[in-house]
Amino acid sequence: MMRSCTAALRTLRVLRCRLEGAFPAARHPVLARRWFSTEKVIPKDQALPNPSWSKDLRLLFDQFMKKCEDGSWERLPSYKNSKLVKEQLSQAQLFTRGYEDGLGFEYVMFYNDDEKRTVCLFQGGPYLQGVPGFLHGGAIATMIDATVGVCAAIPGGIVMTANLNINFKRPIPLCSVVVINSQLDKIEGRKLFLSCDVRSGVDEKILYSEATSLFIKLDPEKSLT
Ligand SMILES: CCCCCCCC(=O)SCCNC(=O)CCNC(=O)[C@H](O)C(C)(C)COP(=O)(O)OP(=O)(O)OC[C@H]1O[C@@H](n2cnc3c(N)ncnc32)[C@H](O)[C@@H]1OP(=O)(O)O
Repeated sequence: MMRSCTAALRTLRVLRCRLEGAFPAARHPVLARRWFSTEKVIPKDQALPNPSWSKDLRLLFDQFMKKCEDGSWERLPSYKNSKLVKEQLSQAQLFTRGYEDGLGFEYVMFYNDDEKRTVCLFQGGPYLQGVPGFLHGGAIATMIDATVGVCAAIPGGIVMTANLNINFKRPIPLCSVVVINSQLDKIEGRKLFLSCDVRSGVDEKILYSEATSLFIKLDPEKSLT
């Protein structure tokens, strides 16, 4: 018994060294704690209201939850990527979910299967500042990519962004709420064409950005590297 425990620990140490060699990030104390801990991680659905959500974000969330009642729309929980990626990538997470509540990307997505549309309600926090007082363009691009990505991945399976074109028309005030509305326009073989706009939340009067994108369904015969 004692011998098998020692052997198991030795194997674990060897595996850990190999992992750290392959992925230097595994030496990071927080990751190491998560990856090598035996504690069960209880997934938290981050696409639900938290105290950092503004009144506008709550209002829009409630409106969309009402639309979900007849089954035409569906809220997409943030941890439940099973619809998109079959296997759970234990400790991996979208980088948009790496911030503490309210500081970075606060958002929830809703999907309409009949219309092949995804709507993202997004509040960009203070850590996403670009020009003082406004959201960084990269943060806007990230949320556009994530929203059209979901819109492509639900019908398309495992897809990657091949092309993303964005016209930034007006700067988005930091901590304001915007609605990212994306739709699948057409599918040609492995190519999925999508479009998207970003408007001010609640009234949708201000058009902040417009984008088009091309996603490619991965060919299982081809290696990514
Ligand atoms: C679900 C979570 C949401 C999060 C969303 C986040 C999504 C992301 O950020 S993904 C990360 C960023 N993207 C990447 O790193 C992708 C890097 N690129 C690649 O790996 C490859 O180019 C890849 C996989 C996109 C396509 O490669 P491959 O499968 O070999 O495609 P390939 O055979 O060359 O082309 C297929 C078709 O697409 C077309 N195509 C490929 N790339 C492009 C492009 N950039 N522009 C226009 N057409 C293109 C080809 O011309 C071809 O067309 P046709 O079938 O008519 O001849």
